[in-house]
Amino acid sequence: MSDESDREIEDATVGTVADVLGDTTRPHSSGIPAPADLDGVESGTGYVVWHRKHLRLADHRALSRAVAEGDAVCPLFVFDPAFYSSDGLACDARIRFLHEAVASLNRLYAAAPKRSVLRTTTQSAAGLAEPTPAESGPSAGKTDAGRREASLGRADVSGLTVGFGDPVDILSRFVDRGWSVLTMATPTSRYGQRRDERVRAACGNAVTFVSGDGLVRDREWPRADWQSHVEDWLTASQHTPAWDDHDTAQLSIETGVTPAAVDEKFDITPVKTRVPSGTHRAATKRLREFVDQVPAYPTNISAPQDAREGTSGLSPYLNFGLLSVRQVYQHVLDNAPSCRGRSMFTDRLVWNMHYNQKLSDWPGWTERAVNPVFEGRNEDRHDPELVAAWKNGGTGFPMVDAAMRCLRRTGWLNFRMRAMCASFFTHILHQPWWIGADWYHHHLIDSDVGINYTQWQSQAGLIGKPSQRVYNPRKQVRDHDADGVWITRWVPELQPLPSQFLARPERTPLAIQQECGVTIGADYPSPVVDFETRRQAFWTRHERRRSDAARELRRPEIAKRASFSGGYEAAQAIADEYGRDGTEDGTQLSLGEIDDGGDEDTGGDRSVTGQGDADAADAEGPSTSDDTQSPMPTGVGASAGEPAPDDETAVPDDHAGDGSGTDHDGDDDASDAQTSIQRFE
Ligand SMILES: Cc1cc2nc3c(=O)[nH]c(=O)nc-3n(C[C@H](O)[C@H](O)[C@H](O)COP(=O)(O)OP(=O)(O)OC[C@H]3O[C@@H](n4cnc5c(N)ncnc54)[C@H](O)[C@@H]3O)c2cc1C
Repeated sequence: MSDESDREIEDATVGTVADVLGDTTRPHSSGIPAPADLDGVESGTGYVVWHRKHLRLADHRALSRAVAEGDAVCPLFVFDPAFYSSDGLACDARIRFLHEAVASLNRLYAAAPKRSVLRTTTQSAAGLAEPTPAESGPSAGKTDAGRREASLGRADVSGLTVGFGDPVDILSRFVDRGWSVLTMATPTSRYGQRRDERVRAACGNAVTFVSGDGLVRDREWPRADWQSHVEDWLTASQHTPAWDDHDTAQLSIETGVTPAAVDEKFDITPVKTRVPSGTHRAATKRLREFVDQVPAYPTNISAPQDAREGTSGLSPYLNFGLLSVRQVYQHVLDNAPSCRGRSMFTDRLVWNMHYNQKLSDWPGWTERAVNPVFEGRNEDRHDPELVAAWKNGGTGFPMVDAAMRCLRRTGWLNFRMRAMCASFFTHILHQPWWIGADWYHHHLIDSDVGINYTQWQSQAGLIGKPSQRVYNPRKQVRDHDADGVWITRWVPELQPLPSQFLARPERTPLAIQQECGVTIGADYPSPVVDFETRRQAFWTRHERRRSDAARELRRPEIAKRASFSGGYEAAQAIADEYGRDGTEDGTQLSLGEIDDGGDEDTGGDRSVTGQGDADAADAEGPSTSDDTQSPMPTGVGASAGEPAPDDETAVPDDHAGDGSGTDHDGDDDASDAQTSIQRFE
């Protein structure tokens, strides 16, 4: 496997486990003792704690419950070969990060203060034994064996039972031996959703998906009073396993399966650079360091070169659950000084939950446009050459190209660059959103299905809100990399060009191109599309469907999918206000009519700032300028129950174009300003 595959990445549906592995599923039934047979276990109540995400011991509700209620606990991670097929959606660097996290989890379990560890051994898994030095020696260069051993360690400590195979088979084996299974409920889609359904069907009452991540699952309308539910959860005590209070034994079955062996078996060969280490130690260290940076957070968010060190970098740890959102939230509130940066940061932790709630409410986010009006958008315009130019960073728009190359090389981008490239892909290149979303999902180390796909649909304008943002990559150069330091790092062929030409290299006078030795169109591509024409075409098409899309939000089924933080009322408010039919003379509503305070530019570049949704928050939407202002979504109007950028004073009047008068966008600086947690009410 390699990070650098150019394949079109589609569904992670893959061959069956049997296809891939034969009968190597581990542990074998014969290696699984019944709880009642374990030494010193009295009543014989045993819980398997099945880790998928939530790879930690602290603030883990399923584990806490198992320790409190069980005589024996068997923590389990299953390497599922379905995720390793050549059609898999994860780059090798993310897979390696996961392997490191599982190795680290094993060490944590080995050190946990439980009463006793009961070890049993099952047959070693053919082809999955720990790689020997002899095996790894000659192929060290090819298989990265040295780095593998350094980052994954040897399996000389054992706390976690590590399985290999179809989780449904393995969990069924435990259930057949008298174990119950507890696992944290996690929003999933595609393969993960089908797998969880199969687990439920196979294990019946013996499996419990424990809701312990603050999301709301047990209501018809999960968004009713969502904000207060989330605040209560974030500030409540963490679920700490009380090993000391209970006489719980821990079972560890040695299966011969280790992260290092799986890494080797599938030839995981990361090529990305600057990837964080997937250990709990690294996660905690990063969190502690970030606390000191919190006051500077607001000034570090937007520019990509500042964000690399200036935002928390915690996203991969939150995604795989080495840290819980609540742990981070409480640590920052307890240890960082009260300041704007602190509230901006904690708001974003709520956004993490907001988006994951969306996937929990509707698993279809990965597959279909949330608003049926937009289903199939751009499918008929699919152009593989434009897609390839975008993926490879060869569009002729330097900020986009730098971002896309950076994504591929490092697996990370800050919010603004992610949003800008998604906007460019859908609004300017007119390509189907899901191709871009899958590409991000493959390359991002932190890719969280619950955030990535919902953000993509939001940025692509597929929800039906009365607001939409189109980023202008040229303006982003001027605003966030005027001296070109970041661009030329990733697009070195532009290095010799004076920085004033980086926004539009194609306008560099020929004499200067000659002097610099850079020919635009040869050394660096000319723009692959005409920006203004494409943007105008997008707006024209989008406006035509806007009222239809708003009307769809009246349908409870669609409102539920969209999962606005303001609930059904918010969706209804949009439908009421913007879902009108065309005006009496048959024309559609104009942007000016539906724009609730946005700045529309007659040159064709429009910012409609009545961003609904944390989806606007999402767009890091313009918002309040200080901590005291937090206009509430009213349930009506453009904000329609979602955080709304209705403080126009926060939007600086700096939309200077490039002289053409047509180069404005709605991507104002204030978009990184404070949006308080209360705005989700
Ligand atoms: C198209 C697109 C795709 C995205 N895909 C992902 C993804 O797969 N995984 C992911 O974690 N984030 C995603 N984001 C959100 C955001 O870009 C990242 O969370 C952030 O850049 C991660 O860096 P950080 O941990 O240093 O963030 P910080 O600024 O330090 O934020 C702390 C945490 O808050 C959460 N957060 C921050 N911003 C957002 C946001 N806008 N929406 C939701 N949660 C947020 C994340 O958990 C993040 O780790 C995406 C954004 C866009 C526009």
